[in-house]
Amino acid sequence: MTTSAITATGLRKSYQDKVVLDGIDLDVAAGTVFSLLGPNGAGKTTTVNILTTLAKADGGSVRVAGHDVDREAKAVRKAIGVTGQFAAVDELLTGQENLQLMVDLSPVGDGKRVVGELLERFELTEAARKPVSTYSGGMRRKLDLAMTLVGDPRIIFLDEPTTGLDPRSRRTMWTIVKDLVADGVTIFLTTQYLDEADQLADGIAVLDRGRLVAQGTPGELKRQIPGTHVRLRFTSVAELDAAARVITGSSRDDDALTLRVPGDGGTKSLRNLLDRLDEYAINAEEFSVHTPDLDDVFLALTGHTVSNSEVAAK
Ligand SMILES: Nc1ncnc2c1ncn2[C@@H]1O[C@H](COP(=O)(O)OP(=O)(O)OP(=O)(O)O)[C@@H](O)[C@H]1O
Repeated sequence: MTTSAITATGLRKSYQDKVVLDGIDLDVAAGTVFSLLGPNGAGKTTTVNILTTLAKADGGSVRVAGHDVDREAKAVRKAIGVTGQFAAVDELLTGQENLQLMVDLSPVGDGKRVVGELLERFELTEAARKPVSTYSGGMRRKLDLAMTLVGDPRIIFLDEPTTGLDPRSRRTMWTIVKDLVADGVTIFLTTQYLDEADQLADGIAVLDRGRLVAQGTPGELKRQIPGTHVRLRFTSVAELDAAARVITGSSRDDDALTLRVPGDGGTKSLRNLLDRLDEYAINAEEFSVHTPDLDDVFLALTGHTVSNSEVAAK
């Protein structure tokens, strides 16, 4: 049985007469990465603030690490780590001093060793004695996450961890997230990058105007929207002809000797398709399932792209 690290039921929140969260249900399994996707103003930060005890919901219930966020806020805070806003990072201190400060705030066994190990793990040893004001964006984010890890939290909230990072730093951050999850940590990730959710998340929820418009694995979400198809490649026109005759609704590309068969990409429809080819003794040289990416999913579910809504919000 999988245990839930985070559950939210019927979460509601309004600011004045503006409904920001309109009944949100979430269930995040322990030891997984869960990603909340949504355009600007969708309600991601509000959700994170409620889950991390920084804001109170108007309705619904939330349990984090087995504790109720309202009644046992202290226990929730003890179990979680929150990164993203650099709120804890002091620009004037060095990386090492920032980490030491966290150690002093939440005494851990051998503080010096913990600081050293974290600097090493996040490739910050060389810069450890330099003030954070001289750090690059990627180094700051790494330090922010390293500081969060001082207390060894089992659930980590990562708010847009790679926004503005160069590709190399993004990849480093992704590796760090994957390593944490391999250690059994649960990650609640908000991101504006669909490929990031695609890369890292076991489960994704798409938030739009205070409502969840979809929830599932990246694969499930991709299968929900039109555009999923199977591509069959043949070695001769005769075989392509034969396949096109027996597979209704398909479209052919004579130059590439391929047949495109729309479908949901699920096992049942794939089996039907292969059975049909078998029945007519048609042999496909190559068989592949093509699914749309999360950008396509987002557009199909919300009627707008992430980048469009960001431009609109500026
Ligand atoms: N303290 C507040 N008072 C009034 N309105 C607020 C407050 N906090 C958030 N809102 C409004 O609630 C809505 C959701 O905001 P929220 O920050 O949760 O969205 P978001 O999905 O995190 O967006 P972003 O990607 O821009 O951070 C927005 O319309 C915002 O203006």
